[in-house]
Formats: sequence, structure tokens, C-alpha cells
Amino acid sequence: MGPLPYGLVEKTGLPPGVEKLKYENTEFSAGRLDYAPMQKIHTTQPLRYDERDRLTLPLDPVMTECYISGFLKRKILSTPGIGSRMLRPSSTMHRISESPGKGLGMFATKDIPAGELIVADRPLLIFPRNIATQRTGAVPLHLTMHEMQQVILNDTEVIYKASVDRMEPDRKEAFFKLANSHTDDGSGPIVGRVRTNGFGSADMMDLGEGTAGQYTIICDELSRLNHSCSPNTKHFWDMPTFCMQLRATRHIKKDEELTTTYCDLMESAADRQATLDAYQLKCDCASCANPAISDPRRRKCREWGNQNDGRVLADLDPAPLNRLLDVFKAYIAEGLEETIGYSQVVFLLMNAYAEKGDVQNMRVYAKRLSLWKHVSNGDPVDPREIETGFGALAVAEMALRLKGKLKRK
Ligand SMILES: C[S@@+](CC[C@H](N)C(=O)[O-])C[C@H]1O[C@@H](n2cnc3c(N)ncnc32)[C@H](O)[C@@H]1O
Repeated sequence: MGPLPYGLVEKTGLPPGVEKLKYENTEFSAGRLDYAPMQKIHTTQPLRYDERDRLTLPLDPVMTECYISGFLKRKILSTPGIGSRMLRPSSTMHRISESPGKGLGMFATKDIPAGELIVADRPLLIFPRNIATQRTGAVPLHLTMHEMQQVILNDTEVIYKASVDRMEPDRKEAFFKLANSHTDDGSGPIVGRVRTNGFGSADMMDLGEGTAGQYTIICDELSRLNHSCSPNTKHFWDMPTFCMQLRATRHIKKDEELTTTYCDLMESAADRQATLDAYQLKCDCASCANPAISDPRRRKCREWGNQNDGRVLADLDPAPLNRLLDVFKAYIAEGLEETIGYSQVVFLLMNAYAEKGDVQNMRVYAKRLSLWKHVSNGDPVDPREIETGFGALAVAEMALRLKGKLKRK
């Protein structure tokens, strides 16, 4: 079908002869779980049940309206601790206010240390990223690709609306206040907002379904995060609390804008801008303003990333310290602390220093690695991991012993 249209599209609406989708949502008991794996249902989450399958009152009375598969509903409700209390930051870390030329944005209200929780947001809505047409046999065969896309946009609006109609009034109002950068391409008011504001997550996925199995998560506050090619935050989906958590990837100063990325950070400035066109935004970050300096640095990071693509940390080949430091500097200069490639360079630097017997520097990178892990999955930073360099301390002690600088115990 190709990517959905964006920008000014001349012919929108349903093509001549195609009627509006007739769609009826049948309501079932909320406790029902016996759906076929790929049957899609409108459901309110996360609702917890006791051992006798009776609904227990939610700890946080904030709910997400979802249109998801039977498979995903079962996955959600079988997650240990589902419906756990939502995390709160230690104090208010952000405000939402005007960001010149970008609409609203999120800003730090105080200095935020790297790793700190900024906000945990229970989503307004969760929807499949792509909705297959529900008109079995009813779409005229003569439709062009563009007309077929318009049918899909219209049908998706009808199906998403069935979930939006179930929202609590304050949640619905919050949703319709979100930005919409898809006003002229045939997207309806709901689809446009979903396309503008949705986040993906590897945990919200129908297994074995490829891209057709992806979902998009629409939050309230996190939707105000503007894009930067050097983002200072990272978000991840925490299933037990059913929230998107946002943490700082580096130290953030009071009043600095909080940013995320809408594109592949490893690409060149021109390729990133091609992706950002769909959001109707022209990026003016420092890297986009200076591609002659930034592109070669990102290429260095990308080549490093490609070489290690898909490999777990323990399987990485060691590299000379000078090369590692050179690549590390490129990651820092480009503000790419959220990427997997950054964690790999940091891991190898920690080990390289251990091999030299340089425990102090080993711990510097062990701290960076544990922060990266914390920001990526919320697990607390264990001081022993930093102390022992995730096990690299033994190598460092051996190196020092060989150098005669450490006495055998
Ligand atoms: C998810 S919303 C972000 C919040 C939005 N600014 C608001 O007012 O609600 C995405 C939209 O914000 C705007 N935007 C985000 N990042 C931007 C940037 N770096 N420069 C200009 N506009 C940006 C674009 O209009 C984009 O479609």
C-alpha cells in the first residue's frame, strides 16, 4: 500500500461510489479473554481481576482505551504485577509551555540529573499502527493506490472513533487538544492526531505479525515532546504500571526544552529531514544546521553501529582504546546517548580500561553503562555494578597483579 500520504493532498474523502464503512462495536464483558489471537477488540486497560475473576478497583483511576488483539489483551493481563501503582517523579520536573516556532513543548523546571524519572504517563489510547480494510469484497477493484489509501484513512477514522467514544470526558478533551499535523492529507481528526502523536513500543506487538502487528501509543503529556536530532530524554513502555516512562539521558539544565526523536538518529541530516517532513516540521537543531560537521560524525557512529548491529554486549569484539575514545567522542558531540551504539562503545571502553588495570576509568564507563540501562528499562542502578564494572574488575585486578601493582591476597 506504501506510506500513507501527508502534506497537502488534493483529493481527499471517499472515492466516488464508495460508501462510509458501516461498523458496529459489540460490547462484551470486560473479563472475557477467550478471543481469537488476531481478533481485534475495544477494551479499557489495565483492569485487574482477582482470583475469582472479579474486577478489582484500579489503584490509579486513569484508564487507557485500546483497540487491540485478543493476543495482546491476554498478554497485558497476564503480566505479573499488571495495574501496579504508577511511578511518580521525586518532584515536579517539567512544565508544558510555548516553544517558539514549534507549538507547545515540555521544559525542565529544575536541573534534572541523568537517569531521573521525569514523568510516567498512562496513555490516552492504544491503536494498531495499520488497520487492514474491513470491507471484505466491498472495495471496487478499479480504485487507484491513492483512492485505496483514502478508503483506509476513512475506515480507520471510523474504527478508532469507537474507542474514542468510550473515553472519559476529561481524557477525550485532552486527546482533542493534542496537535494535529495531518489536516490536509485525508486523515480525519482522530487519525491525524494519532499519526502526529503516537509512540511505538517493542512490548506492544502482535508476535509474528511483522509491521502489521505494531501498535501506536498516544499519551497526554508525552505528546508535547518536540523533536530534536540530539534528544535529551528516552522513553520506554513499562507494562506492570501500564505507563510510558520518560527519563533524562544526560544532565538537563533548568528551563532547557525536553526533547525526543521522531526519526532514525544515525541517518544524515537530509535523510532525517525526509522523515520529519511527515510531521510538517523543519528541524533547526545544531546538527541539522551544520551537516558538514555533523554528518561525518554521525557516519562514524553509524559505521560503528552497523558493525555491531544485533549483537549482545558480551559478543562484541574488543577494539583499540584510541578508536573507542574517538567513536565515543562522536556520540557525545552529537548527543546520541540514548542509542544502542552508545551503550556498546561504553561497554567496550569499560572493558578496555579494565584490561589496562585502570579501575578509575573502568568505573567511569560502568556508571555510564548502568545509567543507559536504567534509562532504557527503568531498572534501578545497582551500585555494585559500577563498583565491579559488571564483572570487569576481575580483569583489572589481574592486569594490576601482572604489573606488580596489586599484592596477591
Ligand atoms: C507530538 S507533537 C509535539 C507537541 C506539539 N508541539 C504541540 O504543540 O502539541 C508533534 C508536532 O510538533 C511540532 N514539532 C515537533 N518538533 C518540532 C521541531 N523540532 N521543530 C518544529 N516543530 C516541531 C510539529 O508540528 C509536529 O507535527
